[in-house]
Amino acid sequence: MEEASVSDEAAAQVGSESLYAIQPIPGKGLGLIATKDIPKGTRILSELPLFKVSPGESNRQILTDHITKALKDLDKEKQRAFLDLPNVYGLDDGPFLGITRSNAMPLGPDAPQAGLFLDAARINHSCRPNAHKSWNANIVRLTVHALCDIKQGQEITISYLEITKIYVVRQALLKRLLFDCKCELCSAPRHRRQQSDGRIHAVEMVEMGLHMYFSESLSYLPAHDYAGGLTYALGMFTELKAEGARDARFPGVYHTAFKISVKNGDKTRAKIFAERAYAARVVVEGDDSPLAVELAQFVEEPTRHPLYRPSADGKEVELPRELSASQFEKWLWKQRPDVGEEEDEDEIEESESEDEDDDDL
Ligand SMILES: C[S@@+](CC[C@H](N)C(=O)[O-])C[C@H]1O[C@@H](n2cnc3c(N)ncnc32)[C@H](O)[C@@H]1O
Repeated sequence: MEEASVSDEAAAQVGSESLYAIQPIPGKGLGLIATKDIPKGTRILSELPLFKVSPGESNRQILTDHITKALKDLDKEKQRAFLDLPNVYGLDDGPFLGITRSNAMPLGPDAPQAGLFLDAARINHSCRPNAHKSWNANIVRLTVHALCDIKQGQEITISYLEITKIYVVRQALLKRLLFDCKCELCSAPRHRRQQSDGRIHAVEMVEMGLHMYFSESLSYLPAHDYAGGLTYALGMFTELKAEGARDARFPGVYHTAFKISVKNGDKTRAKIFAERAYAARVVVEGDDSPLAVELAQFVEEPTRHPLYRPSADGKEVELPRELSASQFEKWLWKQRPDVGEEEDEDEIEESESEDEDDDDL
């Protein structure tokens, strides 16, 4: 197991942030409250781990010894702050292990290690959070970013779950963390929860379509064409918006659309999707996150992506000019123009040709 990493910087920074205060929240213990208006994209918190652990370590004694050693290296104030954290697992395995299991956060999706962060541990969960947490390996800190404008006095929330699921599944997953979720979405009237579940199902369906698009073994499926792939990505985008989501799935959708475009040799659309993916990623993780840094190079040169294949006809796609915003979106996602728009375009063409005829006269 890796040595406990306790740093003076971690010790110094905790509590020095001024965008939030740790306060009692009805029905949820303590939580983070915004002490001023926080604009979307703001880095609310950037915290070094007090120590790291390997949650997969099955030998509890090894884990306890590791935590004990890490705690001994901390000053009294930090030790007290650690001991003040909630312990939902009781004292069967001792307080150190119970507190760590209750509060440690994984260092990335499916990461073998987790970290104990004194301030981030106080952030409550919401199934529709207004902030996003991520482990930033470039700056070796956990960061929390505002997903929308947060007003002074509002609670700052993150999602403890890696994927968004329907109400009963979410409740079951959170029950494993030993609490009943009292977030805004889970406390909403039944009909509103059912509406939200319907949209979450719809997102799952389009996600499945996208998965099939990228799965070589399923390439016989009709979705395996350029416009079809972008239609799935747009569908996901539309469903997420309808669900009221504002989370890290948005940069994910743009990133997917980018990959579909490079795979089809369309550098023009790929560049636009890379720009959008980058901008959306910066909102949720900052411009120093590994994913943002990776995307920045594709904004510069989309062909650097390993999925890039030259287009079948070897031609470059031209960027259309003089389209309205909605016409541009349709072009971008390779959607057919609305019937009305086609008629309008026909009318324009007709009147243009009439004008030309007039000139001839
Ligand atoms: C990591 S701690 C969060 C901070 C905690 N409220 C405190 O007082 O330190 C997780 C615990 O907070 C509470 N909690 C977090 N989100 C909640 C939610 N959406 N509904 C109810 N309780 C919640 C639960 O007791 C959960 O076990």
